Amino acid sequence: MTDTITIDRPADRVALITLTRPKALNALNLQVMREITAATAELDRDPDIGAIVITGSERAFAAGADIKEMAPQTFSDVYAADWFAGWDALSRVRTPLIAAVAGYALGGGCELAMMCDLLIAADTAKFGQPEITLGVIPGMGGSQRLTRAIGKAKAMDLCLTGRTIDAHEAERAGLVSRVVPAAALLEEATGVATKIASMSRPAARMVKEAVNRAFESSLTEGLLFERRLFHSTFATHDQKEGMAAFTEKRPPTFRHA
Ligand SMILES: CC(C)(O)CC(=O)SCCNC(=O)CCNC(=O)[C@H](O)C(C)(C)COP(=O)(O)OP(=O)(O)OC[C@H]1O[C@@H](n2cnc3c(N)ncnc32)[C@H](O)[C@@H]1OP(=O)(O)O
Repeated sequence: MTDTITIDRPADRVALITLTRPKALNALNLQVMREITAATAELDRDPDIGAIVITGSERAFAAGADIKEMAPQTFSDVYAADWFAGWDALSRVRTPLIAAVAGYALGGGCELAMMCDLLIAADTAKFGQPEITLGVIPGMGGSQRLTRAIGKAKAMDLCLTGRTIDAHEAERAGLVSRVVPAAALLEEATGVATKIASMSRPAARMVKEAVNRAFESSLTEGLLFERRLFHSTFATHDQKEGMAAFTEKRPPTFRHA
């Protein structure tokens, strides 16, 4: 438990980080950033954790970066401190990250969800990049990750108008992987996390690396990267066990090594 988040273990090999600033709709101030990045880095080092879920409250995953904290800042302040660069630490987390989103995921909230590997939405979720209505633009990756996730037409629409889309439109656009009733959100997210965490840990991390590489490389380079990772799975116990278990018609017992 910290001031802005709680950390639980709702299932075997699964960690749950919950944002706990409900009165401010989980607005992301610098302290939240420090606590989430520190918590995820620590959980990433824990060999007993195979997936991490990040969630908010029923009303808001997060309604954006903290406007009250940002409002008085000058260019010199935000440039000198390289505001929001601290969130880059989340990209270095190798454990699969799942965003479980109910209610508002606006601005930095939408951007935080997009830093995760998988996005599961409650039917109450609302996504948007409303920065333009505040006279600014996205600053935690919205213009880049949203465009990669849903394409230029929709990303321009959301970033230029500041409009909000509901969970079903977000699913149709490819921003979220599944939509569930709000009451089932955490159960669904924990279930998905448990499934991922039951897989070979090195294989899950390699899948994450390989899929993410698709956004950073040409097709030829990406295919080579994937193939070399695939080759390296043959150095693991889990490849031997996974294939032996298939042949012997039994469930695998992965050692995560
Ligand atoms: C990281 C970047 C650079 O990309 C930028 C950003 O993230 S900029 C921020 C983008 N987000 C927004 O513009 C959304 C701001 N919030 C709202 O528009 C509304 O709060 C709402 C539509 C999400 C919900 O409206 P409503 O139900 O009427 O609740 P409120 O009374 O407005 O809010 C309750 C309470 O929360 C505070 N709040 C909400 N959002 C933020 C925020 N982003 N930063 C700081 N505080 C926020 C709001 O001020 C209220 O608190 P009190 O004033 O009552 O103390």
